[in-house]
Parts: sequence; structure tokens; C-alpha cells
Amino acid sequence: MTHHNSGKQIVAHAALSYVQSGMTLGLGTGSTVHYFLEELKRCVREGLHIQGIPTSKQTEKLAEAYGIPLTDFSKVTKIDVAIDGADEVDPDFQLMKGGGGSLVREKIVAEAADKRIIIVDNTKSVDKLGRFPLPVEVVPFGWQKTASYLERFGCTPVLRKVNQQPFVSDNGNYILDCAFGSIEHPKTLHGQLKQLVGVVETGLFIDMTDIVLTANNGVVERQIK
Ligand SMILES: O=C[C@H](O)[C@H](O)[C@H](O)COP(=O)(O)O
Repeated sequence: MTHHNSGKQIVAHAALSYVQSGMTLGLGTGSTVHYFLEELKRCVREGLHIQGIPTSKQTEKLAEAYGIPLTDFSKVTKIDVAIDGADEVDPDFQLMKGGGGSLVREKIVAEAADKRIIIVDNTKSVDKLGRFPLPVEVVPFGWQKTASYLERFGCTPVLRKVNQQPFVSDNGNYILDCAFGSIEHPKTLHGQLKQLVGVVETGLFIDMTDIVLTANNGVVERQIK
């Protein structure tokens, strides 16, 4: 069997089955979501009425270019369905996100959504989270101190950089990539890190996923919590 579409494209297409006219959608961030936005663009042109809340400036720009209507939390109080990618998904549906630096807005949108759908190719499934360093968004002021507090939890925080300059999130913050190795208790770790002064949010998305769509050899696998 030959596959013309990548796993990311296939799950992006499959996510359309959760979209209905009249809905407010949470629009995630990343390359997998980019494919979903392409699907949405086509549907909107064909007459689908939806509005989206983007989780990043990157997604906002893409959606605008694609003619996907957007809204914000000053106009809507809830989101029907949020569609997003992930960097890692464990067997309990816990996620690691933030590879693209959009974790805070993604989490705010996921929290506000009635149904959360994660679209990933099969490279994202892990037995235990922590293969990638955990992204932690921190306030720039005193980030070195915040990094030292994070270090006490057994990681080496590295300030994310772009062109030798600190990466700045859409919220004006920095990201510390914290390599913990395999994370045994994601919920506990998230709770502990979140309490540190200077930490805005962690990339651990705990109990925030309802459906995971994974592509395996060109076939969509649907897991429901
Ligand atoms: O901040 C970035 C997000 O958490 C993305 O959802 C994540 O990095 C997955 O991106 P991609 O679909 O490009 O692998």
C-alpha cells in the first residue's frame, strides 16, 4: 500500500468529523494543526460556518490568510471543540506540549473547550512523558532565579533561544526547556513547578484531552477517554 498523505495530514482530515456549522473552535498551533487549517479553509469556502480562537499569533496569521473567521474571549464564553497537536502523548492521555512555544494560550483554550481533540502522528506516542525537555514558560524578570528553583526538581533548565537571542513567547515571556528524563508523575510535577514564583505555565497538559487521533500506517486510530 502506498500513502500519498503523511500521518499529520491524515489525522488533520479526520478531525473534521468533529466540526459542525455554528461551532466555535479552538485552533491549536504547529505543523499538524497547519494541515487542519488547510482542511478548514476548504470547508469554509464550501459554506461551513465556524469561528476560531487561535492559540498563537502564528495560527492567527494563517487563519486570516485562509479566510477562517476568528473571534476572541471578549465575544464568546466557551469553545465547542479545540483541536491541537502535541509533542508527546502518554497512555493516560497526558500530554507534553510547547515545542513551538505556544503552551500558555493552548492551555487556556483547552481549558475553555467542551471537547479537546489531539491530532498526532505515531512518532508522538510515548510510554512515559519526558523524551523531550519539558517547556516551562517563565517571566523574563529574574529568569535565572526561576531556573535555579526548577533545577531543584532534578532538571537542567536551558533558556530557549532563536538566533542567539532568547525566544520570546506571544505573551512576552521566556521558555526554559527542562530535561527531566522520564517523568514518573506528570501531575505531581506539574503541580510543584506551577507553584514556583516566576513560572507562568508548564507544558504538561494533565487531564485536558478527550480524544486522541493518531495515524498508524495511513490509518487513523481513535482513542476516546
Ligand atoms: O507549542 C507548540 C504546540 O504545543 C504544538 O502543538 C506541538 O509542538 C506539536 O507541533 P507539531 O504538530 O508541529 O508537531
